[in-house]
Amino acid sequence: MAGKVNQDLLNERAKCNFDVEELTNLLDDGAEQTKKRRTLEQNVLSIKGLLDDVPEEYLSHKEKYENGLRKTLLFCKALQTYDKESANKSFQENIRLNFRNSLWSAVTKDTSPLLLHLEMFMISILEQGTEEQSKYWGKKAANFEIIGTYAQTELGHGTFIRGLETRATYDVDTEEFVLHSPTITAYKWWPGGMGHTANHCVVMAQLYIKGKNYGLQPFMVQIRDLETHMPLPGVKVGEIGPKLGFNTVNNGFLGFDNVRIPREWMLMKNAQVLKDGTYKASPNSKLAYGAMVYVRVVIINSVFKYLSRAVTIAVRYSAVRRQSQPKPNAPEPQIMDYVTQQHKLLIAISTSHAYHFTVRWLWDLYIKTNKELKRGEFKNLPELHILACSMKVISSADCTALIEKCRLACGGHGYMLSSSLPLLYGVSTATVTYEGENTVLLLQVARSLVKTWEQISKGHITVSPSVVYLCNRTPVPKWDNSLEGILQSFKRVAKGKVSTSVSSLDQYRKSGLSPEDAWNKASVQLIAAAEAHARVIVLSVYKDELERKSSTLSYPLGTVLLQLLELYYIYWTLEKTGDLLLHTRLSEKDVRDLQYRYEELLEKIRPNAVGLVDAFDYRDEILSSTLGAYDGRAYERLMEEALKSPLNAEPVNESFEKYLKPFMRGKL
Ligand SMILES: CCCCCCCCCCCCCCCCCCCCCC(=O)SCCNC(=O)CCNC(=O)[C@H](O)C(C)(C)COP(=O)(O)OP(=O)(O)OC[C@H]1O[C@@H](n2cnc3c(N)ncnc32)[C@H](O)[C@@H]1OP(=O)(O)O
Ligand SMILES: Cc1cc2nc3c(=O)[nH]c(=O)nc-3n(C[C@H](O)[C@H](O)[C@H](O)COP(=O)(O)OP(=O)(O)OC[C@H]3O[C@@H](n4cnc5c(N)ncnc54)[C@H](O)[C@@H]3O)c2cc1C
Repeated sequence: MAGKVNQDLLNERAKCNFDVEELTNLLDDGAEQTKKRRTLEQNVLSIKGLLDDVPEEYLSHKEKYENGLRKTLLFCKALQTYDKESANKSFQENIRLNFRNSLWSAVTKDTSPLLLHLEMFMISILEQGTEEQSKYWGKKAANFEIIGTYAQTELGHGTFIRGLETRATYDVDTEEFVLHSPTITAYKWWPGGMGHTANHCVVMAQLYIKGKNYGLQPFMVQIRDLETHMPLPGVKVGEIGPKLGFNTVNNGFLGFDNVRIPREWMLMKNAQVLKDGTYKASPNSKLAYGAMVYVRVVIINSVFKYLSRAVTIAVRYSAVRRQSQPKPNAPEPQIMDYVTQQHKLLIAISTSHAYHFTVRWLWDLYIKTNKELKRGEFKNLPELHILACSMKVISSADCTALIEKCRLACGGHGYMLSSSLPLLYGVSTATVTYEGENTVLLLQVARSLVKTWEQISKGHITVSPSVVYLCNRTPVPKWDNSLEGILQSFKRVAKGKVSTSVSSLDQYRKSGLSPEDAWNKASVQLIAAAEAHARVIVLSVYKDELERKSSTLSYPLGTVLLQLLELYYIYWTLEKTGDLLLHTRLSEKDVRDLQYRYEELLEKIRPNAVGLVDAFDYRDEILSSTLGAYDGRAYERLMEEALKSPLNAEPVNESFEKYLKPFMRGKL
C-alpha cells in the first residue's frame, strides 16, 4: 500500500538526533552486512507467491500447514538462488551471519515446518555424528534429499529426559537396533515437522544391550518412504493439533513398533556400540545433550528479534495514535508523549539491545567451548551449560513479557491479529517452555550456584569467571549510583540470595528432611537466586560489550546508546528495590533520586524513539503489521485488512435467514 507517510512520523524522524543508518550498521555487525542483508531481502521478497494474498488467519488448520510448507520451500529455493555466499560457509558460520536475518518471518510468520530440520536435526548430525556420519547425513540434509526433525520429548516426559521410555535395543545377531515405544506415554510428542513433513528424525532413546541400559543416545531413523512419503512399517506418525502458536510447524507424534535400523545409524561421535555389542562410553555423558545447549543459545537471538519487531510496531503506532485531551483546547497528544507509554516501550528497546550484545558474547563462548570439546577438553562445558540455561530463561521471560506489554500499549488495535502482536506473543511464549521449561532450567542454574557456594565455603576459590563475585568477602559499601556501582549491587543481591537459599536448604536438611525434600522446600528461593544471577550476567555483558564498542561510535549515537544502557540499569534497580534494600545499602533517598533519573532518561530518549526502532530496519513485509508499517498509515491498513475478511464478501450472511431471522420471530 503505497501512500503518503503520516505527518507525525515524519516529524518524529526529523527530531531524531543520531544517524539511524549508523545504528543499523552496528546492529548488523557492519555496513557491508547491512548491504548484503538488504539486497537479499529485496531479491527474495520480489519473488511472486512468497507472501500471502489472503491473511493466513482465515485459512483452516490444514490449509495453514500446506501454505506454510509451500512458502517455506519457495523460500529455500530463493535462498539457494540469491544467497550463494552462505552455501560456501559452514553451518555455524551461517548462524552468526544470519543473526540479523529475520527475512524468513516475512514468509512463514508463525515459523515453518522445516524449522527443526534447519536447526536441531542439522546440529545433531554435525555435533553428534562421527566425521563420516556428519558428512553423509549432513550433505543429504543440507541438500534437502532427506527432511528431518529432532524427536526427544514424549507424551509422558519432556523435562525429565533420563525418564524417557523409547527404547533402542541392540540385536547382536543382525547388527541392528530395534526402536520400540513400550507404552502410550513413550510416544514422541511435539517434534516440529514430525506430523507430515519429515521423513527422517534423530530419535533420543534409551540404549539397551543384552538387557543393560546405557542411557539416552541419539539414533537416525527413517520414518517415511522417500518415494511415496507413506509411514514405514511399524511407524505410527501424525500431527498433534492446533496450538497457541506454531500452527504451521506441523508438530507431531511418533510411536515405534519394533522398527529396525542398522547399527551404523546410531550417531556415534561420543558413545559407540561395536558390532559385537561392546559399549564404548562417551568421554562425558552430557555430550548427548549438545543439541539442546546449541538451541538455548540461538533462542536468545530469536526472542530478542521478536521483541524488536513488537516494539517497532508499538512505537510507530504510538507516534501516530492520538488520544485524550489533558490540556483544554489543545490537540490530542500522541500517546507516545504519555510518560507511562514511554515507561512501557523504551525499556523494550533497551532490552532488545541488551540481548543483541548478550547473544553475540554467548555465541562466541559457545564456539570457543565447542572447539575445546573437539580437542577432548571438557572443563568449560558446565559453565557453558549454566550460562546457556540462565540466558535462555531470562531472555525468553523478559522478551515475552515485554511483547505482551507492547501489545497492551497498542490498546484495542493491538488485539487484532493484523497487528502481528498476538502472533509475536504466541511464538515468543513458546520459548519459555521449549528447550527446557524455564523453572526447570533455573533449578539447574541453582544447582550449580549451590555447589559453587559450598566449594567456596570449604575454601576452594577457583570458580568459573561468571560466579567470581560469589567469593567477595568485603563489607557492603555505601550505595553507589554509577552503573558500575549498580552492577556491584546486583552482584550483592545475587550473592545474598544464594547465601540465604543455601542456609534455608541446610536448615531443612538439619530438620530431618531428605536432601531432595529440602531442595524442593527451598526451591522458590533457589530459583530467585538463579534469576538474580542471570540478571547479573545480562547487566554486565550489556555494559561491557557496549563500552567495548563505544570508541567506534559517533558522539550522538554513543550518547543515545549509553542512555538506553542507563535506562536498563535504572529500570531494573527500581524493579528490584525490595531485593536491593535487603542486600545493599540502598536508601529511600537513593530510590527517589533514581526515580527522577529514570524520568529524566525517558524524556531524553523520547525524541529518538522512532529513530531507534527504525534502526532495527525491518521491512514492512517482515513486520507484517497494520499498526507498525514505515509509513504509519495504521487506520487505512486496518480498514484494508478488515475488508479482506471473508464475512465482508457479501452484505448479508446466510446465517441471517437460517438462524437469526427465525430466532427474532420466535420460530427457532
Ligand atoms: C526456510 C524457512 C524458514 C525457517 C526458519 C529458519 C530458522 C530461523 C530461526 C528461528 C529461530 C528459532 C530458534 C531456534 C528454535 C528451534 C526450535 C526448537 C523447538 C523446541 C525443541 C525442543 O524443545 S527439543 C526438547 C528439549 N528438551 C529439553 O530441553 C529438556 C529439558 N531437560 C533437560 O535438559 C535435563 O533433563 C535437565 C533439566 C538439564 C536435567 O538433566 P539430568 O537429569 O540428566 O541432569 P542432572 O540435573 O541430574 O544433572 C547432572 C549433571 O549434568 C549437568 N548437565 C545437565 N545438562 C547438561 C548439558 N546440557 N550440558 C552439560 N552439562 C549438563 C548438570 O549441570 C549436572 O552437573 P553436576 O553433576 O556437575 O551438578
Ligand atoms: C512450541 C513447542 C515446540 C516444541 N518442539 C519440540 C521438538 O521439536 N522436539 C522435542 O523433542 N520437543 C519439543 N517440545 C517439547 C518441549 O521441549 C517440552 O515441552 C519442554 O521441555 C517442557 O517439558 P514438559 O512439556 O514435559 O513440561 P513439564 O516438565 O511437564 O512441566 C510442567 C510443569 O512442571 C514443572 N516441573 C517439571 N519438572 C520439575 C522439577 N523437576 N522441579 C520443579 N518443577 C518441575 C515445570 O516447571 C512446569 O511448571 C516443544 C514444545 C513446545 C511448546
